[in-house]
Amino acid sequence: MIYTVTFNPSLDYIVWVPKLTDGATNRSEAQALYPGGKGINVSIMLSNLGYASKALGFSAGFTGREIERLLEENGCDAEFIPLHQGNSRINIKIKSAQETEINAPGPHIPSEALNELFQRLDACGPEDILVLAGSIPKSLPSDIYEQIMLRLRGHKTRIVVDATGDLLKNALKYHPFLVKPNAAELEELYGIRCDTMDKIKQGAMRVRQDGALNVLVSLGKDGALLIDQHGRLHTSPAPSGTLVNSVGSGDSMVAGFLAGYLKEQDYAVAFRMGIAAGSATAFQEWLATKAQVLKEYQALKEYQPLKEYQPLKEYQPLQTPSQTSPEFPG
Ligand SMILES: Nc1ncnc2c1ncn2[C@@H]1O[C@H](COP(=O)(O)OP(=O)(O)O)[C@@H](O)[C@H]1O
Ligand SMILES: O=P(O)(O)OC[C@H]1O[C@](O)(COP(=O)(O)O)[C@@H](O)[C@@H]1O
Repeated sequence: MIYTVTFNPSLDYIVWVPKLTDGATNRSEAQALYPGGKGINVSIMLSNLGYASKALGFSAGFTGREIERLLEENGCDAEFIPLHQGNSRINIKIKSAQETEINAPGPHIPSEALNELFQRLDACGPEDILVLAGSIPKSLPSDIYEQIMLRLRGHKTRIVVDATGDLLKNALKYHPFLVKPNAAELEELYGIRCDTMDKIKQGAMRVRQDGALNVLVSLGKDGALLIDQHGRLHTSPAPSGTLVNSVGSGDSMVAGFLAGYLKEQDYAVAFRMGIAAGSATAFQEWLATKAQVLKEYQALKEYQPLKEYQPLKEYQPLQTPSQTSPEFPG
């Protein structure tokens, strides 16, 4: 089973404001409300791609109830631990000339609720995959993902960590199966500049040296870079298309990577499925369907790697997408 954990589920309130003016009354031309939070999005996208998962997390107040209702409506198997104070957060996403996000801190999680989660996770075994994704409420320590990984040491569960700063840094020594920082998160992790492909590669190598097995760096419309478990470098531009809403693209990428890996046990396929899922979501109002993801997966075969995306000498040379893209069976 694949388990996802979202410490901080959200209702994502997306507003389209053609011309956003600071300090003025702006009026939106459209709005939408979706369940959100990184683990939740991974679970929904996995389900879209035909993989069952259980979404674990915490839910509080009327917003928490609405998140659970929306998950049920979307066929997502969720088991949330109720919090008896506060409300699950509402994150605001403003779509204008640029995308602006305001993510709230989330309600306090008391130690009894936390222990309940820990006990559920104790059942994870070698066949399971656990995705720890997203931010945590301020009241939790920044080693909470590390605590879970330490507790599960010996269970041989493959653990994916999609987080930022200390939350990610502290988890690396427990050898997560996959981490997926974007370039800004890589910069934050080591206090380095990641403004060239070479620096991004160096940063990704450092994450691998610090313990992660697979390091997937997402680069928005510029595509992604993967250093896989065998030390091979994969790079690819993203398929081109019209950006509609990139919220959830990173989470879709994690789900696509896992789906591709589970299907073929091949990191080239996993990488390509990750990009396809991320981009397919960026081109929709919300998370993409399987048909939309497979369309981008096929389209990626038409692309050649960008010139600047060449592998480092010590890694196996990158093949062109057409050589490295076995069919992803639909
Ligand atoms: N504007 C875009 N055009 C095409 N693909 C995109 C776009 N934005 C995101 N993607 C796809 O989604 C993936 C994850 O997006 P990214 O923005 O890097 O993640 P995150 O939301 O975690 O920062 C990218 O690697 C790319 O494949
Ligand atoms: O937990 P965080 O870091 O505040 O992020 C939560 C937000 O990220 C999302 O999960 C989307 O993440 P990505 O765009 O990186 O895929 C939203 O649904 C949610 O509002």
